[in-house]
Amino acid sequence: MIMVVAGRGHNMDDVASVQLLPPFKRKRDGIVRCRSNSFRQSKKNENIELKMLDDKTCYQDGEILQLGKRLLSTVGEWDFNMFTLNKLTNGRALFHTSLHLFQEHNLIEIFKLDIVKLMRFISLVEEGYHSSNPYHNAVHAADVTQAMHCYLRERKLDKALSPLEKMTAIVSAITHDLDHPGVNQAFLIATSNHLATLYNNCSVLENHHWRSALGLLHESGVFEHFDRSLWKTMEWQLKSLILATDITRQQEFLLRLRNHLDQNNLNLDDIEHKNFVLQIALKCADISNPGRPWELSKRWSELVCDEFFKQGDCERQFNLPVTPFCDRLSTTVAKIQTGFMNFVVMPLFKEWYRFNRTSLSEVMLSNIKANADNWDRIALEAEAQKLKQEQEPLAEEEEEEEEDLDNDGMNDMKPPGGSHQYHTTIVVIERTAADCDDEKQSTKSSESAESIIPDLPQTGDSTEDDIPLCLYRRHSLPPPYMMCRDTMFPNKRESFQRGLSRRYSLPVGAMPNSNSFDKLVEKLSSLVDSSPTNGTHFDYDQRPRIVSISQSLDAKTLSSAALEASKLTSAHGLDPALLAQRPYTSEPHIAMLAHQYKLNNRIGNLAYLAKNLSVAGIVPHLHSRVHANNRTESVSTCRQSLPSLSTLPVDGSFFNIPIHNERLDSAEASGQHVNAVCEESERSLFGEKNNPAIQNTDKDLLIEAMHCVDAICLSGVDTADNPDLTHQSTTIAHSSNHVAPALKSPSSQPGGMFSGRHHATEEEMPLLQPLQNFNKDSNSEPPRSKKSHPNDSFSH
Ligand SMILES: Nc1ncnc2c1ncn2[C@@H]1O[C@@H]2COP(=O)(O)O[C@H]2[C@H]1O
Ligand SMILES: [Zn+2]
Repeated sequence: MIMVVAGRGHNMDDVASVQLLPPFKRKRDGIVRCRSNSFRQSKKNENIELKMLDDKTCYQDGEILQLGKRLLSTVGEWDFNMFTLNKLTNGRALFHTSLHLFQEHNLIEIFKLDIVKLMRFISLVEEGYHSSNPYHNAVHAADVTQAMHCYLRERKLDKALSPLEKMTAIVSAITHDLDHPGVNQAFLIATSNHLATLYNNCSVLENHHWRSALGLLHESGVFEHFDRSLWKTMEWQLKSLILATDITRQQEFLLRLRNHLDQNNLNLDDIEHKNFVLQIALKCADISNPGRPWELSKRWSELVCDEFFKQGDCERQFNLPVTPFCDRLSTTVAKIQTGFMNFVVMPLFKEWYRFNRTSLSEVMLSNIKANADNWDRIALEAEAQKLKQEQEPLAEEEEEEEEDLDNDGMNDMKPPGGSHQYHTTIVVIERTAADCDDEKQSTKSSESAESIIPDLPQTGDSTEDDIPLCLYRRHSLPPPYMMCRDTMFPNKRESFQRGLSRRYSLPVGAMPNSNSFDKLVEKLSSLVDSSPTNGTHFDYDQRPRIVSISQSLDAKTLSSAALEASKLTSAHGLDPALLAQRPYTSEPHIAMLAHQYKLNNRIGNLAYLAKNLSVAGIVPHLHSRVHANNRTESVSTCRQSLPSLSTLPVDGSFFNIPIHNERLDSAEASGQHVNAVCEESERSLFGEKNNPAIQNTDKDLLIEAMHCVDAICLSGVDTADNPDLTHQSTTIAHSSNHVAPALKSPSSQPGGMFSGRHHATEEEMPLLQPLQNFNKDSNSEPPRSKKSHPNDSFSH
């Protein structure tokens, strides 16, 4: 049963404001059970208990659906209330808005979209947003999408844009903040977050958003029937739109737009110009909340500041410099808003109005002005109030206080004051794309991990309560464990806890710098040899021996081995479709790993190893746990992602996977964290007496192998230029961990990625560094010196 409780003060006004209320009867207790229809979170026949706290009004069976439908029919209105829709759809505003807009723009028909795949895509996206973020959650994405829809309806754009461009605009709005961690780029850099490393401190979040979006597009297969050129166009546009939302590049876009308008040379027949206009449209949509009617705008302002302040709290706790506009002790919502509206939003919307003089543009401008004035007034009133309070204390007390402050230097802690702090901050962080390149060189060295080590418990014993809320993250931030162990501290092998306790998607820097590689290969080789499937379903004699894998092993062999692996798994009753959703178990993924093999033989060994582990059923199990950890926040959703476990063969040769729904149920009932259940499960898996493969294996080494595989994923390769593997390999690379790096495909290589040894591009090098380190102790490749030419390390 899902309880929808309307927040105090936000319930009836939402609904009434859009005049959706039919004359519903009120019940005395204010509670009615109603069966929801299509506006339902998940399970069939789920009851929704809708309780309107404030005025005891409630809705009857089916009425919610009607309300939602009626509200959605006004989705083109600028005063559309996304909060209300979110309530009426039981938290699924993004899903319903997106689906509705696909229909409204006739995109399903035009592009022959499979509705189930489309729904899956949208659901995955929705799930990819963190509901724990006050602002950067799925409702914000829905709001931005609705704003984008309003812009697309404008005559000028409607006429000029093709259906593909409209669809891309909608998809980019839906996904533009996917997997946002609720903190900004500066925070990620300051805390040495793995994403910052991955993207060289440059448009870190936006890169992550678009790579994640791409991953989900592949995972859902919604556009898999597109021909190559259609797909390429879409991919290019999606990337350029999402990357444009980096707020630190505001000035760059604003100036370019102003230039075009001054010279009156925006040509909407030109594909590049159209793309630029769409970038601007998405940027406007992204910061359109100040242009909404006051009640809506105010709510967004409070939410975004709430998120800023949470980041500030976190910074304070970690003894990091507190970002001025995130410091609840020195600024206010009103000050932030006047700064943001006057110096960031207004200039952009003024140019937009020059570009598109319509009543909508006018309304937005006048709303921004009115809202900024409101915040100004609120700020002034607050100042006056503060002043009054300060004047009240007795003169003696004031003197004493002054003395104290002077003595202990507390004056330094006074807020920097002024109402333009946000503006100042924006100016400080403003930079152009060109600056990014410089940053790549400088930021990392200047902000060493040591310099920002916070006072965190070193033992790893910290309970979840000890960790600030904003550290609970999915792919975008390592979980608290990683934060403590690896992100906040120098990435030393010794600081990395080995064993069974945790395995997450690893930050690149946490890649094990193993000097026991050979031992690992040997051990795991014996594992494969002793696999219970040996000779039964998989012809191991035909495979290259792990210990003897060398340059002679063709990547194709790995690919075909993976194919056999998938046959094997289906022979064991595993649904290949399910398996394909997991990393390490599908042909394309192995192919991707095989590409790594091309880059580095040792990694190739591991790729093969990973495949074999997956055949042996180990990786799927481990991965499921990781998947559950990453993907879900509650036991019940975890359960949904685990049914594949119960389909694993239990014929004695495989493992008896001891995770069952009942266990999860009881965990839920006793308030146990899902991680604990999974961990326990894993422990019993490894302790499984009837499992000779496991018994023969050094558990630590096995875990280490898993870490390696994760790291391989993190250092994945965009195989976009390979005609055979285009979609699939990126699918797995992106969907598996949602942490796909910004690697360029080796397009300079004739014939694609399997045609000879690939020389890493300059862009790839920093990302491959950990892989190089990994092999430092092994014999084949020379260790990479920092100053050597990027290509040197891969040449013989
Ligand atoms: N009302 C607001 N007040 C202050 N900052 C905002 C407001 N709305 C949006 N922003 C900022 O503008 C950014 C636009 O991109 P994001 O959505 O990633 O993150 C957003 C916030 O950082
Ligand atoms: Zn946004």
